[in-house]
Amino acid sequence: MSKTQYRNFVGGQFVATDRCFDDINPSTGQAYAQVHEASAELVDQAADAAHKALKGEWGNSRPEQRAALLDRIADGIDRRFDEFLAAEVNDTGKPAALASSLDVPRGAANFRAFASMIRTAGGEVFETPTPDGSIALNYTMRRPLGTVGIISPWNLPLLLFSWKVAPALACGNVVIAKPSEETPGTATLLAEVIAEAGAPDGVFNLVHGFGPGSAGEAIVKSSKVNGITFTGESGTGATIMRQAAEGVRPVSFELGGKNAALVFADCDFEETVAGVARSTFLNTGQVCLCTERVYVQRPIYEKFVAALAEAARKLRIGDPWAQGTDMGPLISKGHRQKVLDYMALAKQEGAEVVTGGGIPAVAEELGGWFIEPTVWTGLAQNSRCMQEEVFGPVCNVFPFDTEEEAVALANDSKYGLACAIWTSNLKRGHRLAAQIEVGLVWLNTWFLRDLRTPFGGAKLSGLGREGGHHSLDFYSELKNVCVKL
Ligand SMILES: NC(=O)C1=CN([C@@H]2O[C@H](COP(=O)(O)OP(=O)(O)OC[C@H]3O[C@@H](n4cnc5c(N)ncnc54)[C@H](O)[C@@H]3O)[C@@H](O)[C@H]2O)C=CC1
Ligand SMILES: O=C(O)/C=C/C=C(\O)C(=O)O
Repeated sequence: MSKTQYRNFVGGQFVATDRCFDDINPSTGQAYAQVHEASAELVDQAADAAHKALKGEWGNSRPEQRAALLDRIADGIDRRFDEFLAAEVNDTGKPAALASSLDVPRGAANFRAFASMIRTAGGEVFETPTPDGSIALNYTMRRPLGTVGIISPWNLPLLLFSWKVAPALACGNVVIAKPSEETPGTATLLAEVIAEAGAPDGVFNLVHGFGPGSAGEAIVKSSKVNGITFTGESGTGATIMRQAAEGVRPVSFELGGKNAALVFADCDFEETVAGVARSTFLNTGQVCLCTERVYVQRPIYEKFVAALAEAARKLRIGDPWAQGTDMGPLISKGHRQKVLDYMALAKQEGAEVVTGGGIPAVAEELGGWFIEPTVWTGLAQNSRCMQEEVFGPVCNVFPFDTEEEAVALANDSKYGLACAIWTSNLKRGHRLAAQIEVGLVWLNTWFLRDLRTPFGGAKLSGLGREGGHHSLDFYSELKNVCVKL
């Protein structure tokens, strides 16, 4: 049977190239599709098509027209839900139950949310006294940034890709977007949906390929790209930032994390065990928000370690399409090796493996990149496994005594993305939320999202915020007009 072909979408046309690479289904280890890699020349053609679109009718479009387009895109995702689901599951191996409750609905929700936000977005107005005693009126106008380069990762492919495409289009920009080379499927379907929804040619361009020496680098280096938004590893963000400095172009980054959970003895025990198990193992630990450091107050430490390990052992690992599967594989053989290397390192660094630590039998049976959910204890705070992002279903559980100690431990990280605090003492929760050096705090929950809120990280975890008006501000050039009355 011929393989699915994932082509580029440039200037309103699907474009095949003669450099193709395999798209591997991580739950089988088998190639199921072929991806057409874009050359630097094709990226340049995309930039020209985008520029032409910006100078055409799209450049004069009104927020209401763009909001209507975004709503039609959301409807298109809903209509083709099963195709998006299949592409997401084939690309990532994540359980269909997860993709159908999180990734695909959130893809549609991103478009609806930014449609609603751009419809109601206002500006600023100031009445200003002038030296001659009269009044001036200052008001702001939103104009598009221009051509936006979007580079997204493989862990939440549709969710993170659309999280950037939707506000960029809402603000009237034109886009050149590259999904991860590991997960090109849903982005290619989205190109079809955007065209079906009536976006003018060149408004949305999709290019496939890798980072360095490929389409990713070509986007970032193109002087025709006016701003770059990226989600992925912190080191990649730093590389992109250096290249974006050429031309002083704005960047927005959501990067890595080494997130802490702080579990106090007065927490709702059952709810907290379930919450920390979810925050550690969801999507096989491949969410930048996932918990890898669990700090537990000493009176409940032993009981908590046992309960978390039990929750990990109960997870059903396997075929993403099978009913009841809780956890799929890691994204690739290379990424699994990276996580296995950390598992070996953890032992060298003195970890006790409470549960997991290896490859489950199902990996042999299905041929995919499965790994066991793993709980360690005994790692020192300054060990590499407590300081470096693993990006897999692993955590170390560490005891603490006082609130001050918990804050110091949580903050002892070069990352600053998210922290979950579990306590029934809400005063304490608020107090700690103010002291933790992160962009996102969850209190007695985790990964509960409202798309209007600022999303992003401190320290090595990112630059800027997206979500709500923060996205509208990044994807717009704000202009102030001063009128002397
Ligand atoms: N959201 C997050 O925090 C994520 C973190 N990671 C971490 O990063 C590690 C490496 O995974 P990768 O997929 O290689 O992440 P990555 O950050 O290198 O790749 C993410 C995206 O950036 C592109 N890219 C890479 N280098 C680029 C460059 N120089 N210029 C332009 N685009 C570039 C890639 O093609 C992909 O679309 C993982 O093992 C994991 O630990 C990976 C994915 C998401
Ligand atoms: O926007 C969200 O709800 C989730 C974002 C998750 C990431 O940025 C990530 O895992 O990289």
